[in-house]
Amino acid sequence: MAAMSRLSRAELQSLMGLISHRSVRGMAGAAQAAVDVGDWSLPIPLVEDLQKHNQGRGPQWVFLGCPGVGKGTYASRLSKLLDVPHIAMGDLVRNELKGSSPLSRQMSDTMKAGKLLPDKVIFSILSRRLEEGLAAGEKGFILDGFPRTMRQAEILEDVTEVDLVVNLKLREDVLISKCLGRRICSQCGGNFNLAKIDVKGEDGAPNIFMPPLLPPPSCASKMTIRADDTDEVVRARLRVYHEESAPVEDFYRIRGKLLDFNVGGGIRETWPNLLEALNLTHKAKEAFQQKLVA
Ligand SMILES: Nc1ncnc2c1ncn2[C@@H]1O[C@H](COP(=O)(O)OP(=O)(O)O)[C@@H](O)[C@H]1O
Repeated sequence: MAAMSRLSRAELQSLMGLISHRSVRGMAGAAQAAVDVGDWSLPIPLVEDLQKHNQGRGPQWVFLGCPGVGKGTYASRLSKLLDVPHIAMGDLVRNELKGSSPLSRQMSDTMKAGKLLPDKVIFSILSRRLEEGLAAGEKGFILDGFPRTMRQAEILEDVTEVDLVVNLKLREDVLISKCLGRRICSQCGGNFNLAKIDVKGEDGAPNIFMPPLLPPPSCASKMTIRADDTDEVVRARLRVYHEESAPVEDFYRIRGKLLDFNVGGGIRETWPNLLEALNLTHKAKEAFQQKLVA
């Protein structure tokens, strides 16, 4: 594995080429609206202004947050709303495991131990995905699960302009319950959760209630559990997050790009709050009205 951990200059250049095709650096001058986020305020640009300023390229957003916080759920909803691809690193990586090469076995062992894969593997998979997207005319992205290390963040920062980083937060005991309750339908790939979260907030924090997200009858008999969603591995993934990924939060915080967002409840309650924090409530209303008309 050690031999795979270094990126060659050519590989880096290829990744840079792929990303920079999609991006126009800089957004100075884009009109901004201030959104209150707890006790400090981050200017969130209107998506429309960003698009105008960046000559039509879509938003380039990143989702950060611990395992089980709901990155996939909210990133996927936003990608539909904004019409940009949701690129989930974990899903891309799991797709690679379908083969039975020595590399996929090595990758599977690393993931089952809750550890991160080497940058070289991650960049090669991501480059391929970006290449396919470029050929299909994709513009912009919502990255989920990348970057996860300082090195990944630095390389991404070198090659393109990330507009906004959404940092989802949730208490650790709830994260663990949510990972352990996660189920995936082996047929349609749908994500469900059997955990019912009902915890009292401590030290002035609000209570958290999240109803289970149960599968429809057609999926109920096909539920599977991710190999890394066991108690021991979830705790290992959380440790790795705090060691490797938490510094990435600060990397973006000092660049004024990080929006901390507390996931305070189930999807029904959290989604409208997230839209508001992202200055997107108007977009969601428009999309809803268009659906009614269609
Ligand atoms: N950016 C990355 N760098 C290194 N390894 C990664 C990266 N993204 C995903 N992986 C590997 O894939 C696994 C699953 O990723 P993901 O589904 O995003 O997990 P999580 O639910 O922990 O956020 C990770 O534990 C790690 O082994």
